[in-house]
Order: sequence, then C-alpha cells, then structure tokens
Amino acid sequence: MAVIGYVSRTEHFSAAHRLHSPFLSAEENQQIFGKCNHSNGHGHNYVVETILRGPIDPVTGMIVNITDLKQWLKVAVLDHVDHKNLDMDVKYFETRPSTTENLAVFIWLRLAMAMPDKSLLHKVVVSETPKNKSEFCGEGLTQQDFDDCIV
Ligand SMILES: Nc1nc2c(c(=O)[nH]1)N=C([C@H](O)[C@H](O)COP(=O)(O)OP(=O)(O)OP(=O)(O)O)CN2
Ligand SMILES: [Zn+2]
Repeated sequence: MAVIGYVSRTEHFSAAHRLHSPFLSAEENQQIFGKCNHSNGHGHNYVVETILRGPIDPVTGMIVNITDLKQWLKVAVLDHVDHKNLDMDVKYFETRPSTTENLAVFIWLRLAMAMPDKSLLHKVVVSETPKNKSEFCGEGLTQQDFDDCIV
C-alpha cells in the first residue's frame, strides 16, 4: 500500500475578457454581468494552482516530477491564455462565458489532456482577483467539453 500525497504547482498569467453569454440578449448580459460586460473588456492577473493527488514513489519520492507538471502547464495551458483575450483567442469561450468557474474547467481539461496519467489530477483553483476564486475537481465533464477545449 503506497503512501498517498498531494503536490501542486502555482502559475500566474494575465488575460483580458468580457463577461457575456452568447445565449443572452445585450440587455440581459448588461443586467447580469454589469460593469464586467462593458464592450471595452477588462483584464486580470490570474493565479492558477493545479493540485495532483497520488502515490509517492518509494524510489524517487515523487508523485510526479514538478518539472514535468511545469512543462505540461506551459504547453497545454499558459501558452494559450497568457496575454490573450479569452473570448477572442480561445475557442472554448466562444460558447461559454469566460467566468472564473469556466476558466477553471478549461484549465482542468487542457492539463488532463497533457498528462500521461490524468487520474492524478485532483483540483484546479483559479483566482481572478485576490478576493475571487473558483475550484474545479473534474465533476460532470462530458466528451463535448473535451472536444471543445482543443485549440
Ligand atoms: N460567479 C462569478 N461572478 C463574477 C465573475 C466570475 O468569474 N464568476 N467575474 C466577475 C468579474 O469579471 C471580476 O471578478 C471582476 O470583479 P471586480 O469587482 O473587479 O473584482 P473584485 O470583486 O475583487 O473587486 P472588489 O470591488 O475589490 O470587491 C464578476 N462576477
Ligand atoms: Zn473579469
């Protein structure tokens, strides 16, 4: 029976967005999203923490090599969101509001697809501001979600 532990990596990125839903009218969007719906958009300095859970290898003392996690995050996530406009540059948000919640799901999907063993992915935590954050643990995903996150 192996010892089960957690390991995480935190990354930062800056991105612009505008909170709006393609399924609502302009009036409904303004009413729901308020200032965050303004057509000029706005930006955030996001913080994303990715947490992995799994057996600690008795030989290496690692669950995964954090150097690998860093590379997976760069290639699968950060290169596609850092200094981007989430609504214009990321196809996944053409049909979903670029809320903190949906961004956490997107990052989970992208990282899971990059990992040799996605079962190790435990949680993604995205902070949009120092006060606002969302967590995702992989619940309720459909194949459509995975299909939509292909960039
Ligand atoms: N459920 C969600 N609600 C909101 C989201 C979101 O992603 N999910 N996002 C926003 C805004 O885009 C973003 O949070 C900006 O909010 P802002 O007021 O600028 O930031 P703070 O709340 O931290 O500002 P304070 O005024 O200091 O409280 C809104 N809702
Ligand atoms: Zn915002």
